Amino acid sequence: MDYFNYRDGHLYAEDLAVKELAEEFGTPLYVYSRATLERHFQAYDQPLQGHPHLICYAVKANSNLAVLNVLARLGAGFDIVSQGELERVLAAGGDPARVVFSGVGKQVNEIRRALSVGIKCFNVESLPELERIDSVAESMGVIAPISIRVNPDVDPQTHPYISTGLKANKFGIAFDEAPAVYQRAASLSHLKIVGVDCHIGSQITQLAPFLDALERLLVLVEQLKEQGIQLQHLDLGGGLGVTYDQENPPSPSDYAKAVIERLGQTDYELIFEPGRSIAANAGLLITRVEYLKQGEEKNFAIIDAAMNDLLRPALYDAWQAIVPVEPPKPGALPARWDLVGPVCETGDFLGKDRQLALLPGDLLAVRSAGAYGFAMASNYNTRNRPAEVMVDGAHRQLVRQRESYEQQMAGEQLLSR
Ligand SMILES: Cc1ncc(COP(=O)(O)O)c(C=O)c1O
Ligand SMILES: N[C@@H](CCCC[NH3+])C(=O)O
Repeated sequence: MDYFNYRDGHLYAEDLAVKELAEEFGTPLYVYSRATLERHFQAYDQPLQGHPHLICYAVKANSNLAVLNVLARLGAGFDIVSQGELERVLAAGGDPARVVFSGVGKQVNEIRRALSVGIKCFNVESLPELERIDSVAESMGVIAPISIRVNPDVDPQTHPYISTGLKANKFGIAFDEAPAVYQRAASLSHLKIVGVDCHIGSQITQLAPFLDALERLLVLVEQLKEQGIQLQHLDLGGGLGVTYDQENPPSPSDYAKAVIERLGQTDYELIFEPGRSIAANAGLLITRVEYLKQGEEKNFAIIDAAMNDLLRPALYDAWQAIVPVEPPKPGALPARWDLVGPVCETGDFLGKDRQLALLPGDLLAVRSAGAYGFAMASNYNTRNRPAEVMVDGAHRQLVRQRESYEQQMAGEQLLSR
């Protein structure tokens, strides 16, 4: 459920006409809805009231400071994978004590920074990382809270590029090796074991893989208890899918309730790391048609947004709805259009074979663009990354200026000799 709706054929973001936002801020433009972000966060948070829990929003999905700030104000925690994400969380007013640090390649300086601000825990993905965290903590004279990310080897039935919990994936520690890694952790002097973690993939549209992973974690938790290792939290990762097209994923509430039902009354703090299910449908990418090229085999609408602005279609062949911002103008050409950007790559498309009535100058909105949209944008073809706007009822705020060419070149130098 989001707050992007039509009124008399005009697309609105909450109470503001998208056309006016495009005119005010230019295109391409990312537009986010605060009410939608809040609703999605609450959909996880509410059913868990009365149960110890923390919703750690996965910053990688959308790391705009305003987005992080909306969630921080709701009491969110954050799942980070780099120091850059940590700095953003801190700048956005996030509480470091609610930060979990995932990722397979944590560097010494990142570990040091995370320890110095006092994060909740490291989700450790390998034995050498465990040892590195222990030695950095020792050098600082502190104790590092850790959780082991185990790889439960369940098939999330999603795109192969975004499944992470299979034996063949680089993430986490193999389920069968986990007890030995916990024993090693228990033997290291500057670590404190606080939990167990898994994350099996992204855009998962069924409950079964999550519940299978939970069963695996519970087996491990029992095994550890017998060995005298008592955990405080269970982190089930992120990965809940959203509706881009015909998918019908369980809602965050249904997911949270199913987990509570399986666990019954327990003292374990439950952690979730949702990214996409919070941010995707809270964002639009607005773009304008530059040129129309009708050919014998294909009709191309050349738009001002490209794969550098929204990579998902080019990278995963992902489908996202592309809808008109206004009713068709007189003389608009109805056809099946390939919506392609200005970037010099055949893979530069945002949508193919879309039935639309278009004229040059028309505005279009790519839906479900709030997650892995701007966050994956680049300067390829030396294009400036888009501006971002947050809508809140009838109020709008530019939350990131369109990049300038000067900003892109800042820090580069001509040869001095
Ligand atoms: C460790 C971890 N947690 C959370 C997420 C967020 O996933 P999603 O956006 O699918 O909820 C990811 C990305 O897949 C991840 O790698
Ligand atoms: N970037 C991916 C998801 C990757 C999830 C991160 N582990 C997407 O757009 O679908």
